[in-house]
Amino acid sequence: MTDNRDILITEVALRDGSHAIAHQYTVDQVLNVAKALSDANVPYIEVSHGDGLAGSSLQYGLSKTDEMKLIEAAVSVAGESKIAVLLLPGIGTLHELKEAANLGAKMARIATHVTEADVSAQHIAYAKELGMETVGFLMMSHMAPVDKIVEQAKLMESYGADTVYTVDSAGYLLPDQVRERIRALKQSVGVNVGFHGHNNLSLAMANTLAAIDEGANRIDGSVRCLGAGAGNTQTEVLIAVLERMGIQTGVDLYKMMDLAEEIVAPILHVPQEITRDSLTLGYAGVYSSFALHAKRAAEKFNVDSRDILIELGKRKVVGGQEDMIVDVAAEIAKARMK
Ligand SMILES: C[C@H](O)CC(=O)C(=O)O
Ligand SMILES: [Mn+2]
Repeated sequence: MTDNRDILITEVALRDGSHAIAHQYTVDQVLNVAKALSDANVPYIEVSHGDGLAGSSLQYGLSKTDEMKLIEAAVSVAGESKIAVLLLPGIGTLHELKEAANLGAKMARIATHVTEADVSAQHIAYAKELGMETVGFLMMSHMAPVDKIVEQAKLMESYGADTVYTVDSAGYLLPDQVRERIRALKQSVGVNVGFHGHNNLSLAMANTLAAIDEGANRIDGSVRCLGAGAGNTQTEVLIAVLERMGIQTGVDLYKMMDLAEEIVAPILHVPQEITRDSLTLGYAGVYSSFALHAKRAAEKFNVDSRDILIELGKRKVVGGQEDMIVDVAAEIAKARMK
């Protein structure tokens, strides 16, 4: 693996992309994608249920395949690439973290709502004990002012996070808002700073470049945009853009293009594009993983999914409150009957 990298990419299609395909990954798909990512020299490959370890449930969506089998498969073909896992305290536990580490996962990304970093202390410390690289992942970063994000990132740093991420879970942030967040983090923490975007307003690339310009050196992408909502910053496109800017990622562009076209495109249930639903996620500031849940609730109650999403945005519903999606759909249907 080349050490000559300015930016370290974490490919999230095998985790964030799980939302887009209703958590239906098979071992064969994960083997093929992870092998191709490793061949393309991608440094980190994230594998877990979309909502992180132990996310498979009625609330978040049942996985087709036990995620530990998927992690094991990815590790078996990862070569020099490192397998990362996501864990949301309260969904995943120390038990699953240990199981993933025993299978060979090398990085633990501990995700909390942007104002709740304190719940990550135990998990970050334990991941360190297990010898894993640790990331603090502040989700829904548009919902907190810059000073709050800094305070929360410092907490994660104090627990032992090697990197802290600003996560634009809703694809809501504008480039200047990303800039001010990353700049403040760079001024305030001594660890790596990362950015994870969603493309609901077609701003994932612009936001990622703004983050890099402000000094972020850990960046997430999803090949062929295989992530929740309209997907994340498209990895193969990002590699091409950064190469033109003279920024080294160490990732092989042609191999990423081939992976996107030949292996990932056939996995997608529908091609990733900015649909009216994903646009509404970004417009209303709603968690990208709510898209499929809202679509199903809209069909069940015969209401417009955009109305559900707008209402969820108004109520500032966050990850973990997926049950509210059905409640809101039912309320809209009931109000219509009056
Ligand atoms: C659990 C979420 O899907 C994590 C994530 O990727 C985000 O908040 O964005
Ligand atoms: Mn995401």
